[in-house]
Amino acid sequence: MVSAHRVADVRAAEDVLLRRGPDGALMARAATGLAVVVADRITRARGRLAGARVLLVVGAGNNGGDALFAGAWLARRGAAVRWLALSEHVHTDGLAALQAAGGRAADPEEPTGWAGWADVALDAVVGIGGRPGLRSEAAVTFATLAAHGVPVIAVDLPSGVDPDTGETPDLHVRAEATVTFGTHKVATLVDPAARACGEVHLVDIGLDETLPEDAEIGVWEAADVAAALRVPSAGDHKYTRGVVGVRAGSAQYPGAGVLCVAGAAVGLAGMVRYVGDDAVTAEVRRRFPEVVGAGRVQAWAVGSGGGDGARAALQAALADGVPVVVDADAVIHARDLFAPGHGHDVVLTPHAGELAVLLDADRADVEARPLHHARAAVARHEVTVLLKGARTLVVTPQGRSWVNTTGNPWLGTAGSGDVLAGLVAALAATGLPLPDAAAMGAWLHGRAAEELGGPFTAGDLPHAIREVSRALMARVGE
Ligand SMILES: NC(=O)C1=CN([C@@H]2O[C@H](COP(=O)(O)OP(=O)(O)OC[C@H]3O[C@@H](n4cnc5c(N)ncnc54)[C@H](OP(=O)(O)O)[C@@H]3O)[C@@H](O)[C@H]2O)[C@@H](O)CC1
Ligand SMILES: Nc1ncnc2c1ncn2[C@@H]1O[C@H](COP(=O)(O)OP(=O)(O)O)[C@@H](O)[C@H]1O
Ligand SMILES: [K+]
Repeated sequence: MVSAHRVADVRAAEDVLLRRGPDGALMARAATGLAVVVADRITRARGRLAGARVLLVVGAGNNGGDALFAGAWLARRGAAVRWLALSEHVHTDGLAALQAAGGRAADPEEPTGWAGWADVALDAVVGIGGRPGLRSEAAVTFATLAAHGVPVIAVDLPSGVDPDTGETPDLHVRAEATVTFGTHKVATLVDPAARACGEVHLVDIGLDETLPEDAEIGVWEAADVAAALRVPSAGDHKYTRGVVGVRAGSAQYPGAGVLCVAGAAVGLAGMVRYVGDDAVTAEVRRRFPEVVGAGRVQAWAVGSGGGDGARAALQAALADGVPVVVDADAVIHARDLFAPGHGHDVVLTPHAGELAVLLDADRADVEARPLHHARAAVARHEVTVLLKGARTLVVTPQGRSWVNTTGNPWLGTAGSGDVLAGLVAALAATGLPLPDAAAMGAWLHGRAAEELGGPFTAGDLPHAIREVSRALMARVGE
């Protein structure tokens, strides 16, 4: 599992290493890692590093120091390097190294000598020591670079984003790539800051052994999903493999019921039951002859396209006392059905608009502060929340948070959330803890979209999910 840590934890872990190692060793590792990534990107873009024009936009702290040392490394290998200081003082040893390697100062008053000159710019204004937002000088500098079409590589973080929340409250740098040190920060994984990072490269500076095990946020990887997926053994039969129930779709939205069943029926659980509108039932049976009617289940998916019947469907599902995936039209009923102490095992699967309605918030505010709002809903309703988006979040009442990094924008297609709800319920029916089922479902759903590439519709996802699951299970068997 990949993880992100809070700034305070990164600082504490760095302090242990700083006390142990020789002066400057940690920064040397960071700077070398940065330089290698920058050199690699330049070489891929223009064939060779020698002669490439690199601008360093440098602030007062160690973030600037990283860039100055990296600039020295690049200059020694033939790049032309200039620095633009946004502060009266910059890292002394870093500046000396760059000057010794032939780097030159850019004149802030002459943009032709930097914005009109550079092939690439490094944003080293602030890293984890910065306050969110950009001062006006930095904002003007990056606007000028953007106007000249100069791509930006952020050092540790795009300056201006909030490292610990992933929020981008004010002006901030938008990078094509970000080279982050030691561990991910929340901002390199969680939107909207993750979008400002571009492609993220993690450079190992030896922090792993000194970072706390409790990460602020985790990322499931293929190996984690593969290890957790339940593979039936010789003694299993359809009931021990788990039965998943679907109460979704309505006369108004019949397709949502079919798609939710399709997500549940990818083959991970032993059996699928559908309970709902007669016409939807007939369509479900026509498409999935193996689906049966009411009876005992180990998990429910409820609410996708449920319309006015979503509340009754949710109450009926809750009465069974099994894990329940609460989607779409059922989400709003968390308001009165899930007061603290309710005792149900539930995951809500809203998109930003649905969570906004539940929390009486603006959709734009949920999109600007997704982690904050997901945590608020978890605290208010004592449920797991899977907040859908480009970077889907899963937050649990036990205090764990995960962000999903699989998927592509083609997933933003009608009905794709319905497939996800059915899939998560199917995974829970196989006996996985509901939060794990939610995180794994998001991972498989996103990975399936990557396999499909796009364009595709929601109905294409279940087959791809089955193929992705099959490939993962084969990997475990190897
Ligand atoms: N610790 C280590 O061993 C290692 C650390 N490493 C690196 O160090 C980085 C952390 O360095 P750091 O602590 O020096 O802080 P940093 O991010 O450079 O910013 C602080 C300066 O910025 C300024 N400033 C603040 N807000 C601002 C704003 N909104 N807009 C503009 N300016 C603003 C503020 O200046 P002042 O307010 O005093 O004018 C202050 O001086 C870390 O991200 C990583 O890159 C690596 O080398 C690995 C080893
Ligand atoms: N830009 C994007 N990148 C990756 N995934 C996305 C993006 N936009 C939407 N998704 C995913 O697509 C799905 C959409 O679900 P939802 O909004 O509930 O659609 P519907 O209600 O039509 O089923 C979610 O899983 C979400 O995470
Ligand atoms: K930076």
